[in-house]
Amino acid sequence: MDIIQEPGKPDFVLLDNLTLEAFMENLKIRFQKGRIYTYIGEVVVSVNPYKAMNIFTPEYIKDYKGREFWEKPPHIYALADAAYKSMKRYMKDTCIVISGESGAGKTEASKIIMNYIASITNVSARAEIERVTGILLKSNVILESFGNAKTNRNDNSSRFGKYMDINFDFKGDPIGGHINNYLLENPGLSTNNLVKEIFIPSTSCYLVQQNKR
Ligand SMILES: Nc1ncnc2c1ncn2[C@@H]1O[C@H](COP(=O)(O)OP(=O)(O)OP(=O)(O)O)[C@@H](O)[C@H]1O
Repeated sequence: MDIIQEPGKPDFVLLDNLTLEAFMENLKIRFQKGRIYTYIGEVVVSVNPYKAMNIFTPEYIKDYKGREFWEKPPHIYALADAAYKSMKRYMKDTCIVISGESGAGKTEASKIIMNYIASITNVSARAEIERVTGILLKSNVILESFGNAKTNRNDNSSRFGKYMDINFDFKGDPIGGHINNYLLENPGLSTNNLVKEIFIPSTSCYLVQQNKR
């Protein structure tokens, strides 16, 4: 199985000696071989490659669809798939928390996850799925134009927190969504001046709170 040929340890729990040095060394060995993802159990540690990687193709999506974590080399698709599977299996709300310092790649990761979910859901409802995920992804452009700024660490840094909901029907197809923004960091504007909530019902999209200026 290809996971055996992985450089370094694909999961940090496999390190014999879990020191900070060993952790960083493993991350470096893997990154030098183009492996930007490493697990800690069911947590995915990701290193921003700052360049286009050939690991987000339809073939990769097909490869990870419906597979278990341990079957394939670490990838954010495996995490997205695990969350989706667990929602479908147990009919329970599932959430993915993405955290890291500025420029770590959180916003990109959320887009990669949404693209993956859009690609693996039911083909018969493709048009509706593309409509919902299209709105979720495209609304990023609006939010980024209001709430992003260039900083020393990131040319396109989100200066606000974002909570995104995707709603699924009983078959597991996305039928709506919701994006909440909070903690806008801008001394000149109050949060009322940002488009605060985008609500995507199953039929159309509307902005709940508009720019009041
Ligand atoms: N998987 C990736 N592949 C290639 N480039 C990436 C990837 N993830 C992030 N990047 C690059 O890093 C930049 C910063 O990423 P991103 O905006 O997602 O960081 P962030 O963690 O959301 O930062 P902030 O907290 O400042 O908003 C992106 O504009 C992109 O150029």
